[in-house]
Amino acid sequence: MSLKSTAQKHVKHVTNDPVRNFEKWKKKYVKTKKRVKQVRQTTKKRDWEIERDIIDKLVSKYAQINAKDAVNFSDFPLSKKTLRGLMEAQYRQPTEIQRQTVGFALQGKDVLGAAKTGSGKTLAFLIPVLECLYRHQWTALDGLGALIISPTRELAYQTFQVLRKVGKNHDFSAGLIIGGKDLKDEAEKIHRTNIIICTPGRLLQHMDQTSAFHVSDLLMLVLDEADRILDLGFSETLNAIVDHLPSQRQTLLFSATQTKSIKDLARLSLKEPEYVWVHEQAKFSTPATLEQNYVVCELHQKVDMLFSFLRSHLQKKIIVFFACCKEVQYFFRAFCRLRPGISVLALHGKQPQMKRVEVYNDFVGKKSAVLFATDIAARGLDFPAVNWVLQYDCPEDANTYIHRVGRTARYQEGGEALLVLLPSEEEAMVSDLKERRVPINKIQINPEKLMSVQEKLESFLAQEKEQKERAQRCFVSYLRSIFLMKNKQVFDVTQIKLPEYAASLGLAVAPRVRFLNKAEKHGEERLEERSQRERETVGEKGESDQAEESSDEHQSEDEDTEIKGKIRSLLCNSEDSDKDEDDQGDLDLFTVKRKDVFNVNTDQAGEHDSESEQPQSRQVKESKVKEAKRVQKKNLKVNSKIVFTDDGKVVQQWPLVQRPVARGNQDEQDAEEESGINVAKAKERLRLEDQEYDKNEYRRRIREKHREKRLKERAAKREASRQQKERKKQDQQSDSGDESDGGEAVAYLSGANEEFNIDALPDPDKCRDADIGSSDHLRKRTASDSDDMKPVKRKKKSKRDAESDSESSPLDTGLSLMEDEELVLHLLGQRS
Ligand SMILES: Nc1ncnc2c1ncn2[C@@H]1O[C@H](COP(=O)(O)OP(=O)(O)OP(=O)(O)O)[C@@H](O)[C@H]1O
Repeated sequence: MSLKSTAQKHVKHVTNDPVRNFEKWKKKYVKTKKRVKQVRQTTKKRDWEIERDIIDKLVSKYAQINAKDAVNFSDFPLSKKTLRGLMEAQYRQPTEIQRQTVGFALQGKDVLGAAKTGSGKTLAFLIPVLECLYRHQWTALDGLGALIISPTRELAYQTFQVLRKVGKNHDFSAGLIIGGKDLKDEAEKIHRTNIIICTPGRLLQHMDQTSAFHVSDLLMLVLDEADRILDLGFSETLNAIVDHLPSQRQTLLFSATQTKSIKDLARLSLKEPEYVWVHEQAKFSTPATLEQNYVVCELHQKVDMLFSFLRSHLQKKIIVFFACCKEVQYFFRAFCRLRPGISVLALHGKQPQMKRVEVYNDFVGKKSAVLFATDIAARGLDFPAVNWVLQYDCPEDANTYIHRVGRTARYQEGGEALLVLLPSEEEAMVSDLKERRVPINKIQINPEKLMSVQEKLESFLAQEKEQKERAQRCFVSYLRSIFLMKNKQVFDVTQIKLPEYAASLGLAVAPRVRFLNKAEKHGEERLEERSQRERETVGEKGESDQAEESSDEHQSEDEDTEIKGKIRSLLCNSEDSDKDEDDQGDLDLFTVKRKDVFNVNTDQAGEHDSESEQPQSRQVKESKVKEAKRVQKKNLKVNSKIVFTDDGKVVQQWPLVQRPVARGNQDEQDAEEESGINVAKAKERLRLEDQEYDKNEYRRRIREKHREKRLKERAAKREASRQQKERKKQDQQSDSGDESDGGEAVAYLSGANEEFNIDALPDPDKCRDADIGSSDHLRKRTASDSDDMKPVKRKKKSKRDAESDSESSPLDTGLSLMEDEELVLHLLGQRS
């Protein structure tokens, strides 16, 4: 009973006090909340763990990637950040190459991707790069994770821009490492950079010089335009770069003209790579939307053809490809002055980096313009809406052709391409292109539409010495580029008519081309050596042995004949196109062995390219030694290369640049500045100058003597006539009047209509004195009218007198007898 009542009391107490109840409840609630929080905290995943889960989920899907089913980028197991970047850049559906390669690349495989130009290869490697670093949760502290190597600065710059666009939602750092920028600045940042887009040379420079830069953790290496980076031009640099890289890495290679060379791929130590040749079975190797034509045109007609082409395509965006920088430099200036009616831009490797970027961006933004460029613009560049690609000079090979024309008709757009070929290039080049499945048609130039600009170019060159020098450099560089081309079936420097080509550039005289002269000399030396050897052999062995001369000898004989013939044809072209009708016969002979022009390369035709390089370099070495000896003998200062730092300061300028000192024929001199000194010609010129100087000096002294003599005679005659007049005056005064004298002044005026001869004039000082001294000048003139002819007669007489004097009496030259004799002998020597 008592217990029950106590409980009842308590219940009453609880229910009746709400505050206490609440306090109690609150206490309990907080306790529970604390417990739940504790539990949650112990079980909650951190951000990176959640991300890890997402990544794991994505990676788990990699194995099921089915390229055929991927219609949108979202069909690939890509990170949200990459997908968002792609959508924001308006990339929704993958192109064929992207569809086929992204899967393999995500799976971590090495990939060799090839697809036509403008088919989207850039994204095909950028997406896997971003995903790879994302997968590894790469941060700035991890340093370099992916390396993308491009053959040119412009392409690296362009790829960098695309990466910034599609990768903007990621937190990676990306850097553009190309030449022409501040090395120090790059060095400070490079160790914190996760993705580097670079050109090979600059990258190697950092690998060698920047101590903080390490590449040991690299995950992925990409070679854009792989065949170009793997070819001979970059081979040494690339090998050195690859030596620095870890072997455990993924490697992606992309190009429109992919390499299949096992040797190249071995250099990169690829592991079971996936080959993706998207358009291997396609009918053509160039975009279907590209219309391609070629014209055959003589070299000297090309400038007119280009000008006329531009005049008829003023509203278009055009890229014109040239063989070398010097051509671009010359034609850019020339066309700026010719004013074709369309903006002209130039892009080549000799421009400062800032200028290159400026031109690139400028051309990207233009609706209509023409860009004169070398092959630095041939690969990869994605200028929007280019209508035309005109190849002013024949490309090195079919691959270069494919890349050049690929600057138009990109990603579903249309475009047109025109290739200009010389008659000598047509057959071989067109067959090469056909072999590479390039659909190209021949079209004709309408001669009525051709506009000649030669006279204008000539006048520009006459006005501007710099432009003339540019033209000369252009001339020599073009010939050199043709001379150095490997494919001698297409490029034959001996077919070029030098005077016509020079004239088409506006040059009056074709500059001397040293390497052609060298080739000529080389040919002659070989002939001499051979005949020397023959003489020795005859002396030592006797005639019977001679019959057993090896076949090598015959071989060299053939080669020498060929060299001689080619040189003769060249000289015939350059000096006297009328003579030597045998040329045609010689040329027939040459075609047999075109591969070995000037016997620079003694390898057999058909050998591997890299092997055929060796004899060439051997030849260069030999000739350099010879040249150095020659220079030493002649005590000449050789030209030198000037090296600049990135800040534009001269690093080295030794030996000093030599300039010809002699005055004389400017054309020749300019040509020499261009291509070095021709000592024989310089000597000849100096000799002629000496002769000319001696002659002039001799004439001048003789003239001076004559003049002195005449003046003396005249003074004596004046004195005599003055005395005579004085006598007359005295006589007249004594007779009647007051007539004044003034014969000299009258004589001077009346002579104005006569042939002006400074020697015949009276002494002006005396005249003035006489004028000032006379009080009645006018009257004197009138009074003298009747005597007009007198002084003339006197003058003529004096002249005759002088002449007869000079004929009858020995000539006084004012020189010593010895000097006189020397001069006379010298002049007689010249006449004979
Ligand atoms: N998936 C896509 N959707 C729409 N446009 C795309 C896509 N992929 C690439 N492009 C566009 O196609 C054009 C060509 O791309 P890209 O420069 O990558 O071609 P490429 O194959 O590398 O050409 P090249 O062989 O000349 O280097 C670019 O303008 C690019 O923006």
